[in-house]
Amino acid sequence: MYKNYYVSVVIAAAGMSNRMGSKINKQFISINNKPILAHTIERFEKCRYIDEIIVVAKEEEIDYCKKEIVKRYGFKKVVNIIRGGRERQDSVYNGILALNEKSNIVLIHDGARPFVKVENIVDGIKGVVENGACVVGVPVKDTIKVVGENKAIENTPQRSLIWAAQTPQCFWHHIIINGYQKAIEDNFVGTDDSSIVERLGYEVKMVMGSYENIKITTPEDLIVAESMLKDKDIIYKRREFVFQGR
Ligand SMILES: Nc1ccn([C@@H]2O[C@H](COP(=O)(O)OP(=O)(O)OP(=O)(O)O)[C@@H](O)[C@H]2O)c(=O)n1
Ligand SMILES: C[C@](O)(CO)[C@H](O)COP(=O)(O)O
Repeated sequence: MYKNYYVSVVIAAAGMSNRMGSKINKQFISINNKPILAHTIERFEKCRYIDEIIVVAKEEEIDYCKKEIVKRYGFKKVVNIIRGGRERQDSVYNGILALNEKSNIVLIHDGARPFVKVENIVDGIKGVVENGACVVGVPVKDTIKVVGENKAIENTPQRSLIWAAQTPQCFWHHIIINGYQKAIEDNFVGTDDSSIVERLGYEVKMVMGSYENIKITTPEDLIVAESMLKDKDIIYKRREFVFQGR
């Protein structure tokens, strides 16, 4: 269906893991006996529309990634492992610069999100073809507060309008290149890729993702991750009872 497009994925895995507080990069921690980054890459390898995967890693971890992740698990679509930068945004940009010249759809994904579903990846590609840019995400379940100085609540946005942005975040190649180049010119730093193109006036659509697609950030996320893998069948069997939307 999307075979006429060349679809690239940039997997950002060059962060510091400060909130995890682990001695090793959190992406190399094993869940169910496999490193988080290997789980993540596997999801994209399985998607038949993905043509290439660029992994972005810390310079000193590139060799480890090559041997212990890509070679060990036999990933065929990982064509390059690129050095990351100070901020997530710098790492992603390095990855984008290394894409194949044929690339026309670019998916950007966190190495620390190992539970992305292949159907969400396909929906992301579809979102680009139909709209040019999209973000996979979910409606928030909690009420969100905007908090100012002295922890005073300033306002309570209407919950039905608030979604949590996940990854992949997906774009036509020229849109994301334009966004990143303009961000550098303007010294703009965003916490996700979408904000980098939203500010240029591009419409970015939200695409329904999955509550399982967590970002492994703090130690308790590892417990959730382990139990999701262990009890996968139970979760899937119970899916018909799970409240997915609002
Ligand atoms: N300079 C950076 C910072 C982050 N990331 C990646 O972006 C993803 C999302 O970032 P986050 O979960 O915040 O990871 P860290 O930056 O490592 O976490 P922390 O802020 O706790 O240090 C992660 O897969 C991370 O490795 C990256 O490639 N390069
Ligand atoms: C891109 C992202 O995962 C969307 O939720 C998130 O913004 C990454 O942010 P972090 O500050 O690097 O955790």
